[in-house]
Amino acid sequence: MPADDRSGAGRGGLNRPANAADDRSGAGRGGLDRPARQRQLAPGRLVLASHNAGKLREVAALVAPFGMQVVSAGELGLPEPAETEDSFIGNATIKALAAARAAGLPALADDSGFSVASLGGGPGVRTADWAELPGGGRDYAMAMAKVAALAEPHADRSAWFTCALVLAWPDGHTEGFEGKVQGSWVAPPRGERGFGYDPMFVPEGGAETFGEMDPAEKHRISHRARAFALLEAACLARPAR
Ligand SMILES: O=c1nc[nH]c2c1ncn2[C@H]1C[C@H](O)[C@@H](COP(=O)(O)OP(=O)(O)OP(=O)(O)O)O1
Ligand SMILES: [Mg+2]
Repeated sequence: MPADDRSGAGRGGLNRPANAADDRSGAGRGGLDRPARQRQLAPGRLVLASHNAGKLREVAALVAPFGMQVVSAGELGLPEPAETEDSFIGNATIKALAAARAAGLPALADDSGFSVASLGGGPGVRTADWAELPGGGRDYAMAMAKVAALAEPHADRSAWFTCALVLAWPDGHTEGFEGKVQGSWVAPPRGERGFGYDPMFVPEGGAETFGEMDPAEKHRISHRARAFALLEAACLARPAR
Protein backbone atom coordinates (compact mmCIF):
# COMPACT_ATOMS: atom_id res chain seq x y z
CA MET A 1 0.00 0.00 0.00
CA PRO A 2 1.36 3.43 -0.81
CA ALA A 3 2.56 5.33 2.23
CA ASP A 4 0.60 8.43 1.35
CA ASP A 5 -3.16 8.72 1.54
CA ARG A 6 -3.53 10.73 -1.62
CA SER A 7 -3.76 7.89 -4.10
CA GLY A 8 -7.20 9.19 -5.00
CA ALA A 9 -5.52 12.32 -6.28
CA GLY A 10 -7.32 14.01 -9.12
CA ARG A 11 -10.54 12.22 -8.19
CA GLY A 12 -12.64 11.85 -11.27
CA GLY A 13 -9.51 11.90 -13.36
CA LEU A 14 -10.93 14.61 -15.60
CA ASN A 15 -8.20 17.13 -15.14
CA ARG A 16 -4.49 17.27 -15.26
CA PRO A 17 -2.22 19.69 -13.49
CA ALA A 18 -1.80 22.75 -15.67
CA ASN A 19 1.93 22.35 -15.20
CA ALA A 20 1.98 18.70 -16.30
CA ALA A 21 4.36 19.58 -19.09
CA ASP A 22 6.94 20.90 -16.64
CA ASP A 23 10.19 19.04 -16.53
CA ARG A 24 10.26 16.31 -13.95
CA SER A 25 13.93 16.37 -13.14
CA GLY A 26 13.18 16.88 -9.46
CA ALA A 27 11.19 13.64 -9.29
CA GLY A 28 12.15 11.24 -6.57
CA ARG A 29 14.55 13.50 -4.73
CA GLY A 30 15.07 13.39 -1.02
CA GLY A 31 13.41 10.15 0.06
CA LEU A 32 9.88 11.56 0.20
CA ASP A 33 7.06 9.08 -0.06
CA ARG A 34 6.06 10.34 -3.49
CA PRO A 35 7.81 12.12 -6.34
CA ALA A 36 8.65 15.64 -5.17
CA ARG A 37 8.40 17.46 -8.48
CA GLN A 38 6.06 20.07 -7.01
CA ARG A 39 6.95 22.28 -4.10
CA GLN A 40 5.21 21.36 -0.86
CA LEU A 41 3.26 23.96 1.11
CA ALA A 42 4.59 23.88 4.67
CA PRO A 43 2.16 24.36 7.58
CA GLY A 44 1.83 28.01 8.61
CA ARG A 45 0.20 31.18 7.34
CA LEU A 46 -1.37 31.26 3.89
CA VAL A 47 -2.77 34.32 2.11
CA LEU A 48 -5.98 33.75 0.16
CA ALA A 49 -5.37 36.19 -2.68
CA SER A 50 -8.96 37.00 -3.63
CA HIS A 51 -11.36 39.87 -2.96
CA ASN A 52 -14.46 37.82 -3.87
CA ALA A 53 -16.42 36.78 -0.74
CA GLY A 54 -18.04 33.78 -2.46
CA LYS A 55 -14.70 32.40 -3.57
CA LEU A 56 -13.07 33.11 -0.22
CA ARG A 57 -15.77 31.06 1.50
CA GLU A 58 -15.26 28.11 -0.85
CA VAL A 59 -11.45 28.19 -0.93
CA ALA A 60 -11.22 28.58 2.87
CA ALA A 61 -13.42 25.47 3.25
CA LEU A 62 -11.18 23.52 0.88
CA VAL A 63 -8.02 24.54 2.77
CA ALA A 64 -9.56 24.03 6.25
CA PRO A 65 -8.55 20.35 6.75
CA PHE A 66 -4.87 21.19 6.30
CA GLY A 67 -4.34 23.26 9.43
CA MET A 68 -3.09 26.40 7.67
CA GLN A 69 -3.72 29.82 9.24
CA VAL A 70 -5.48 31.63 6.42
CA VAL A 71 -5.74 35.37 5.99
CA SER A 72 -7.38 37.09 3.02
CA ALA A 73 -5.79 39.70 0.78
CA GLY A 74 -8.50 42.12 1.91
CA GLU A 75 -7.70 41.61 5.61
CA LEU A 76 -4.05 42.41 4.83
CA GLY A 77 -5.06 45.47 2.82
CA LEU A 78 -3.35 44.14 -0.31
CA PRO A 79 -4.17 45.88 -3.61
CA GLU A 80 -6.00 44.07 -6.46
CA PRO A 81 -3.54 43.68 -9.34
CA ALA A 82 -4.75 44.13 -12.93
CA GLU A 83 -5.67 40.78 -14.51
CA THR A 84 -3.97 41.33 -17.85
CA GLU A 85 -3.33 37.74 -19.02
CA ASP A 86 -5.57 35.87 -21.44
CA SER A 87 -5.57 32.58 -19.52
CA PHE A 88 -6.99 31.58 -16.12
CA ILE A 89 -3.60 30.24 -15.00
CA GLY A 90 -1.93 33.45 -16.17
CA ASN A 91 -4.25 35.69 -14.16
CA ALA A 92 -4.19 33.45 -11.08
CA THR A 93 -0.39 33.61 -11.26
CA ILE A 94 -0.46 37.43 -11.33
CA LYS A 95 -2.73 37.53 -8.26
CA ALA A 96 -0.85 34.86 -6.29
CA LEU A 97 2.61 36.33 -6.96
CA ALA A 98 1.52 39.88 -6.14
CA ALA A 99 0.08 38.74 -2.80
CA ALA A 100 3.00 36.45 -1.90
CA ARG A 101 5.55 39.17 -2.57
CA ALA A 102 3.58 41.90 -0.79
CA ALA A 103 2.85 39.76 2.28
CA GLY A 104 6.10 37.79 2.41
CA LEU A 105 3.99 34.64 2.77
CA PRO A 106 2.81 31.85 0.48
CA ALA A 107 -0.39 32.85 -1.30
CA LEU A 108 -3.18 30.98 -3.07
CA ALA A 109 -5.11 32.71 -5.86
CA ASP A 110 -8.18 31.62 -7.83
CA ASP A 111 -8.97 32.80 -11.34
CA SER A 112 -12.16 31.37 -12.67
CA GLY A 113 -14.94 31.92 -15.13
CA PHE A 114 -18.05 30.79 -16.95
CA SER A 115 -17.91 29.60 -20.55
CA VAL A 116 -20.68 29.05 -23.07
CA ALA A 117 -19.93 26.81 -26.07
CA SER A 118 -22.06 28.82 -28.52
CA LEU A 119 -20.22 31.99 -27.48
CA GLY A 120 -16.87 30.48 -28.36
CA GLY A 121 -16.10 29.84 -24.69
CA GLY A 122 -17.05 33.38 -23.63
CA PRO A 123 -17.21 35.18 -21.34
CA GLY A 124 -14.37 32.88 -20.12
CA VAL A 125 -11.43 34.83 -18.67
CA ARG A 126 -13.53 38.01 -18.99
CA THR A 127 -16.40 36.65 -16.85
CA ALA A 128 -15.98 39.20 -14.05
CA ASP A 129 -15.74 42.07 -16.56
CA TRP A 130 -19.18 41.25 -17.98
CA ALA A 131 -20.66 42.00 -14.55
CA GLU A 132 -18.84 45.34 -14.08
CA LEU A 133 -21.05 48.42 -13.85
CA PRO A 134 -19.84 51.65 -15.50
CA GLY A 135 -19.94 53.42 -12.13
CA GLY A 136 -18.08 50.63 -10.32
CA GLY A 137 -19.41 47.52 -8.57
CA ARG A 138 -20.86 44.39 -10.16
CA ASP A 139 -24.31 43.27 -11.25
CA TYR A 140 -24.43 39.52 -11.84
CA ALA A 141 -28.13 39.53 -12.78
CA MET A 142 -27.24 41.90 -15.61
CA ALA A 143 -24.28 39.74 -16.62
CA MET A 144 -26.37 36.56 -16.69
CA ALA A 145 -29.06 38.31 -18.75
CA LYS A 146 -26.39 39.41 -21.24
CA VAL A 147 -25.03 35.87 -21.59
CA ALA A 148 -28.53 34.42 -22.02
CA ALA A 149 -29.53 37.00 -24.64
CA LEU A 150 -26.44 36.30 -26.74
CA ALA A 151 -26.65 32.51 -26.40
CA GLU A 152 -30.44 32.24 -26.79
CA PRO A 153 -30.51 31.86 -30.62
CA HIS A 154 -28.20 28.83 -30.49
CA ALA A 155 -29.42 25.26 -30.02
CA ASP A 156 -26.24 24.18 -28.24
CA ARG A 157 -26.71 24.99 -24.55
CA SER A 158 -23.48 23.51 -23.25
CA ALA A 159 -21.51 25.53 -20.75
CA TRP A 160 -18.78 25.01 -18.18
CA PHE A 161 -16.95 26.64 -15.32
CA THR A 162 -13.16 26.69 -15.12
CA CYS A 163 -11.05 27.35 -12.03
CA ALA A 164 -7.31 27.88 -11.95
CA LEU A 165 -5.66 27.75 -8.54
CA VAL A 166 -2.10 29.02 -8.26
CA LEU A 167 0.11 28.78 -5.19
CA ALA A 168 2.96 31.28 -5.10
CA TRP A 169 5.84 31.80 -2.70
CA PRO A 170 7.64 35.08 -1.96
CA ASP A 171 10.70 33.83 -3.91
CA GLY A 172 8.62 33.74 -7.10
CA HIS A 173 8.05 29.97 -7.33
CA THR A 174 4.53 29.00 -8.48
CA GLU A 175 2.46 25.84 -8.86
CA GLY A 176 -0.76 25.91 -10.89
CA PHE A 177 -3.74 23.58 -11.34
CA GLU A 178 -6.94 23.78 -13.37
CA GLY A 179 -10.35 22.16 -12.88
CA LYS A 180 -13.53 22.26 -14.99
CA VAL A 181 -17.15 21.24 -14.55
CA GLN A 182 -19.31 20.64 -17.63
CA GLY A 183 -23.04 21.30 -17.89
CA SER A 184 -25.49 23.65 -19.54
CA TRP A 185 -26.78 27.18 -19.14
CA VAL A 186 -30.37 27.99 -18.20
CA ALA A 187 -32.46 31.16 -18.21
CA PRO A 188 -33.95 32.74 -16.25
CA PRO A 189 -31.49 32.24 -13.37
CA ARG A 190 -32.64 29.99 -10.52
CA GLY A 191 -31.64 29.92 -6.83
CA GLU A 192 -30.24 32.24 -4.21
CA ARG A 193 -27.30 30.13 -3.07
CA GLY A 194 -23.70 30.26 -4.24
CA PHE A 195 -22.44 33.40 -5.98
CA GLY A 196 -21.72 34.94 -9.36
CA TYR A 197 -23.15 32.97 -12.29
CA ASP A 198 -24.22 29.95 -10.18
CA PRO A 199 -27.98 30.51 -10.81
CA MET A 200 -27.58 29.98 -14.59
CA PHE A 201 -25.55 26.75 -14.54
CA VAL A 202 -26.79 23.16 -14.27
CA PRO A 203 -24.00 20.57 -14.02
CA GLU A 204 -24.11 17.55 -16.34
CA GLY A 205 -26.52 14.87 -15.10
CA GLY A 206 -28.14 17.24 -12.59
CA ALA A 207 -31.44 19.14 -12.43
CA GLU A 208 -30.68 21.94 -9.96
CA THR A 209 -28.54 24.96 -10.72
CA PHE A 210 -25.45 25.68 -8.61
CA GLY A 211 -27.60 28.46 -7.14
CA GLU A 212 -30.26 25.98 -5.98
CA MET A 213 -28.20 23.06 -4.75
CA ASP A 214 -26.85 22.42 -1.28
CA PRO A 215 -23.44 24.14 -1.06
CA ALA A 216 -21.93 20.81 0.02
CA GLU A 217 -23.05 19.30 -3.30
CA LYS A 218 -21.52 22.13 -5.34
CA HIS A 219 -18.42 21.66 -3.25
CA ARG A 220 -18.24 17.98 -4.18
CA ILE A 221 -18.29 18.47 -7.96
CA SER A 222 -17.21 22.02 -8.71
CA HIS A 223 -14.42 23.29 -10.93
CA ARG A 224 -12.86 24.75 -7.75
CA ALA A 225 -12.98 21.41 -5.90
CA ARG A 226 -11.42 19.66 -8.90
CA ALA A 227 -8.59 22.13 -9.17
CA PHE A 228 -8.06 21.84 -5.43
CA ALA A 229 -7.89 18.02 -5.56
CA LEU A 230 -4.97 18.36 -7.97
CA LEU A 231 -3.29 20.97 -5.78
CA GLU A 232 -3.79 18.78 -2.73
CA ALA A 233 -2.27 15.75 -4.41
CA ALA A 234 0.75 17.74 -5.53
CA CYS A 235 1.49 20.21 -2.75
CA LEU A 236 -0.38 19.51 0.50
CA ALA A 237 -0.07 17.04 3.32
CA ARG A 238 -2.92 16.40 5.75
CA PRO A 239 -1.76 16.96 9.32
CA ALA A 240 -1.35 13.74 11.30
CA ARG A 241 -4.26 13.12 13.63
O1 LIG B 1 -18.10 28.96 -8.67
C1 LIG B 1 -18.54 29.96 -9.28
N1 LIG B 1 -19.85 30.21 -9.36
C2 LIG B 1 -20.35 31.28 -9.98
N2 LIG B 1 -19.61 32.20 -10.60
C3 LIG B 1 -18.28 32.00 -10.56
C4 LIG B 1 -17.70 30.89 -9.93
N3 LIG B 1 -16.37 30.96 -10.06
C5 LIG B 1 -16.13 32.06 -10.74
N4 LIG B 1 -17.28 32.70 -11.05
C6 LIG B 1 -17.42 33.97 -11.75
C7 LIG B 1 -17.46 35.12 -10.76
C8 LIG B 1 -16.61 36.17 -11.38
O2 LIG B 1 -17.43 36.99 -12.19
C9 LIG B 1 -15.69 35.43 -12.33
C10 LIG B 1 -14.33 35.23 -11.74
O3 LIG B 1 -13.53 36.37 -11.96
P1 LIG B 1 -12.15 36.46 -11.17
O4 LIG B 1 -11.39 37.61 -11.65
O5 LIG B 1 -11.50 35.13 -11.17
O6 LIG B 1 -12.63 36.70 -9.66
P2 LIG B 1 -13.07 38.01 -8.90
O7 LIG B 1 -12.65 39.22 -9.66
O8 LIG B 1 -14.51 37.91 -8.56
O9 LIG B 1 -12.26 37.90 -7.54
P3 LIG B 1 -10.64 37.90 -7.38
O10 LIG B 1 -10.04 38.19 -8.73
O11 LIG B 1 -10.33 38.93 -6.37
O12 LIG B 1 -10.30 36.53 -6.88
O13 LIG B 1 -16.28 34.16 -12.55
MG1 LIG C 1 -10.78 39.35 -10.49
